[in-house]
Amino acid sequence: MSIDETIRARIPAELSGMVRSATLRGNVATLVVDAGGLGRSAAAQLQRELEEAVGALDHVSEVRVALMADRKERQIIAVGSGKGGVGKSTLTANLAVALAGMGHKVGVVDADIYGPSQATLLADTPSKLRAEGEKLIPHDSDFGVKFVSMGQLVEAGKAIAWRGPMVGQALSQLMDADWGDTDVLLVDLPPGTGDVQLTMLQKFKPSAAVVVSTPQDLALIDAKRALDLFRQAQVPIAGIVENMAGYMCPSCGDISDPFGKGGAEAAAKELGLPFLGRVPLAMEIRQKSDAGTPPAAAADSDMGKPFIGIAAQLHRALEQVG
Ligand SMILES: Nc1ncnc2c1ncn2[C@@H]1O[C@H](COP(=O)(O)OP(=O)(O)OP(=O)(O)O)[C@@H](O)[C@H]1O
Repeated sequence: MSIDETIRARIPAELSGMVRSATLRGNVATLVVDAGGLGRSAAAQLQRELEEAVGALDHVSEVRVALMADRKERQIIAVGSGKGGVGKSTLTANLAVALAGMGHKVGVVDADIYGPSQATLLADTPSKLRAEGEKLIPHDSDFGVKFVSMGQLVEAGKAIAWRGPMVGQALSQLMDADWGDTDVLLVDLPPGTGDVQLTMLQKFKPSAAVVVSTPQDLALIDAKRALDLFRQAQVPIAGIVENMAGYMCPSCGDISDPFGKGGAEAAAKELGLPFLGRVPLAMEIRQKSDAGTPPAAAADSDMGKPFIGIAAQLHRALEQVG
């Protein structure tokens, strides 16, 4: 019997499931124990029992018990927009990469059933999701971000025929995948306020929502509808992002505003919501996104900075809601 097994053999059977590791260095036994869900006095009692049991071994003069407290609950951030094509998926991928750079363990759920794009944005080679037991295993991207996608569950072109309950089931499978120690899960929602959004709100209440809009009035009207849905479901709005603002002509350097400017910031002010920042309309963002190299992965690049600024604000908002 190894020394670790000898220690384990001393631990009462009903407690042994909580002991993650047991080691002996010299005469000091160290136990790492999962005390998640235990109150303070139950945890103290557990510690005493373990110290007593293991301390009774001949060659042990000291027992150190490290109680791991509850793991912080995973925070779900819904990224939504009122209409399609405003850059929600681009923002989600870049926020994920930027938050990972800030030390978060980040996962992305691509719930955009009608246009899954995270696999392209995060440079994954297309393949189906693997399952272990009941759980899907998320793919690892090169950017320290795990992800799953509706596109990996359904053959391209068939998703459009899905009915509400199937959509809800698929979303649940993705949300319940084996996320391990992921602490932030960003959900790239389809545009609008359909079945996916409703399932999301009913079954997996997000800790916060981010709404993306382009600056023009029409997009903002739709964005307000998306905001309304989150508000009705009492999901705190972390803020609004304005995407595709300020186009810099690559040849002459002139800045123009094809979709207007400042509309999302004004709307945020009018609605009393935080404005998280503005991302310019830039060819480089489109090219890098298509190539699976999210601009946020190059933290000091001009195109990475806006995303990193927004992620920093989101990080602060998470600390408040979490
Ligand atoms: N700031 C930007 N500058 C240039 N191109 C951008 C920018 N943001 C997004 N795009 C491009 O616009 C297109 C739509 O972006 P994206 O897929 O992120 O939008 P979406 O809101 O998720 O769309 P969908 O409704 O189809 O899911 C993509 O080709 C993307 O590369």
